[in-house]
Formats: sequence, C-alpha cells, structure tokens
Amino acid sequence: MFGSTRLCGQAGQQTYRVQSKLSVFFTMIILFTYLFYCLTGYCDSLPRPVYDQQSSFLNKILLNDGPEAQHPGAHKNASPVSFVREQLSDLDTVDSNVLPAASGSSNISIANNFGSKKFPQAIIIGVKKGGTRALLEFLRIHPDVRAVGAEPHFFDRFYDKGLEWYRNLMPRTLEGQITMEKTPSYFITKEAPRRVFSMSRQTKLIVVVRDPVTRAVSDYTQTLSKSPGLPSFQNLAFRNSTTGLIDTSWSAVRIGIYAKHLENWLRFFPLSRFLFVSGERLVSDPAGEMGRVQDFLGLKRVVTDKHFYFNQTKGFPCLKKPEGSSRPRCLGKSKGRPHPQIPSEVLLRLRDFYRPFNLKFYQMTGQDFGWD
Ligand SMILES: Nc1ncnc2c1ncn2[C@@H]1O[C@H](COP(=O)(O)OS(=O)(=O)O)[C@@H](OP(=O)(O)O)[C@H]1O
Repeated sequence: MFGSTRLCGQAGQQTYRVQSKLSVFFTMIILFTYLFYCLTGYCDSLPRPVYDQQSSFLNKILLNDGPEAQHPGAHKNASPVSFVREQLSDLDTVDSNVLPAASGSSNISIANNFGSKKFPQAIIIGVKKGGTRALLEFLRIHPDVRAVGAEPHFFDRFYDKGLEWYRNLMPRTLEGQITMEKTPSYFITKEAPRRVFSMSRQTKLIVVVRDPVTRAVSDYTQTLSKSPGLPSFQNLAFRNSTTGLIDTSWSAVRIGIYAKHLENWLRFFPLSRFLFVSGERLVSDPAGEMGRVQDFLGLKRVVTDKHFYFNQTKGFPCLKKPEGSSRPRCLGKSKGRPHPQIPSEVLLRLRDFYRPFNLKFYQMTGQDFGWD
C-alpha cells in the first residue's frame, strides 16, 4: 500500500512536470505569434497612448473635411465632445441651420486608405482673422487639394512632437494632389520660418492679409465673444490715451504690423515662395482671388465664379450647394460676427499708426492693398 502511494506520488510529479513544460511551450507559442503579428504591422490595431488616440480622432475629423478648432490646441485640453463642437462651429449652412460637418466638401469625404500622407507642399501661414478659413474651405472644393481641417499648430506649439507626428495629421493624397494646412499664428511666430524651412525649403506660403485696423477689431470681437468682461478696445489699444501712444504689446495690434513679421520670413524664403491674398478681395471677388491662388499652386482653375453666391443674410460669399447636396454652405457663426462700434478717433489714430508699416509692406510685396 505504501509502495502504491509512492508510485502515485511519482506519477503526480511527472504529470506536474509535463504540465509546466506544456504551459511554457504554449506561452512561447503565444509570444512568438504576437511578435510575428507585430512585425507584420497588425499591432497597429492595438490601443495606443492617449495622445495618439486623440490625434487619430483629430485625423478622423480632418479626413472627413471637418472645419478648424476655434481655439487652437483645444484638442489638447478639451473633452472630445467640446472639441468636436469647436471643430464644427466654423462651417454651417446659414440657409438651413444644420451643421453638415463632414458633408460639405466635394473632396472625398470619407476616411480612406488610398494614397499616402505627405508633408504639406503649401501652408496658409496667416494672418489671424484675415479670411484664412474661407480661403481653405474654398480651396478644398478643388479635387487636387487635400487639407487638414483643424489648425495643426505644429510649427508654433507642437514642434517637439516631431515631423512624423505632423505628417501623420495630414490626409492621404494621391499622385498630383496637394497637401495643405492652415495655421494663421505661424506668420507671427519667430521660430516658424526656420522650422518650415527645415521641413522643406520648397514649401509654398500663402498669407491672407486684411486691413490691420479691421483685423484688430475682428480679433478683439472674437476675444470679446469669449470674455464678455473684456476692457474696451481703446483701453487695450492705447498705452496712454492722452498721448495716443499705441500699445504694440497687445497682440491684436502687433499682428497687424505685417512688414515686421514678413521680414522674419524673408530671412529664410525668397519672395517668389509667397502669395499674398487680399482678405478684402476674398469677400468682394472670391473667384478672382481664387484664380490667383490656384495659379500659384500650379493647379487647374477649377474653382470659379460658378461656385460662389453672395449670401445677403451673412454678408459674405458662400459656396453654392455641391452636387448631391441640398444645402449651400457658408462659414459658421464665428465668422462674420458684427463688430462693436469703436470711436472714429480711435480708429483714425490706429490707421495713422499702421500707415508707415503698410507702405513698407506694399513695397516689400510689390502689391498695394489699398488700406489707407
Ligand atoms: N466667405 C466668407 N465667409 C465668412 N467670413 C469670411 C469670408 N471671407 C472672408 N471672411 C472673413 O474671415 C474672417 C475670419 O478670418 P479667419 O478665418 O482667418 O479667422 S481665424 O484666424 O481663423 O479665426 C472674418 O472676420 P470677421 O468678419 O471679423 O468675423 C470674415 O471677415
């Protein structure tokens, strides 16, 4: 009996050894299979770090031709829901009160896997409140333009994420298509010219400029809409209201000194690499201005006057309804807000302040924008 108990014990130990060998064997098989899957790229479907998920979330919107975030960098701090709201707040159908979000553009509006992600060959670098959103949305009608909907803010805020991060934000393009993005703050960012240059010295740079006085009021109007308790425009514009000394440290004023910012860019790029679009003409003659832009980008003139109509309610040109859609498209409520009344002497003083800078800018660009 004692002998049979010993035999049973030995058999049990052997079974245990076989079991543990088998479990090691299966673990190895699982590990190798996992390694094999990773090497063949299937690991991409595994959960990613949070930031990556946000950027692919961002990409999904962008590939769906969603409009920009009003607060650049909002994707970093805001909740996904508020982020989407921000993204959608820019482009709406004035006539139907419905946000078409992705449906708007005649670009391929579904995320697809055709083509490849490239660095932008052309960037709308400025200026804030110049009409940059309108320009980008008008360009996106063109079948050879694929653009990021939101403002990536790579060359000013997220440069440390690296170029691959930036490229990943881009929509896929096919041969012959141009990749674009717009981030108006690049124009006033000191480091941006060098950074864009080191990505590609061939990058085409588009600057939408607008009368700096109206631009400053537009900028102020936007801030006021978010902070109703803001001091008056004149309180912020003057360092000393008695002497009329302008406060150039106020960004709404500083951004409008175009000559100064352009100087910084011209250290890296020749003038031929720039196109200066008139924000005023983008409203009064969108087709004419779009003709210049398409020529500059080496595109066929596809976007023409038949794409636009003037929306009386909005007071701006809007896009006629694309084929297959029942709605015409205007930019959203955040564009074309009524500006507050600013005392005329304040505006005159500001106009005097900008005059020499404007003249310098006309000289540098060889274009008279007629702001005086
Ligand atoms: N077609 C069309 N529809 C609506 N708005 C138009 C259009 N074309 C130009 N604009 C002008 O664009 C101004 C906003 O400029 P941005 O898009 O560059 O603003 S932002 O910097 O991206 O916030 C915006 O400024 P505000 O009128 O002060 O809101 C408009 O004047």
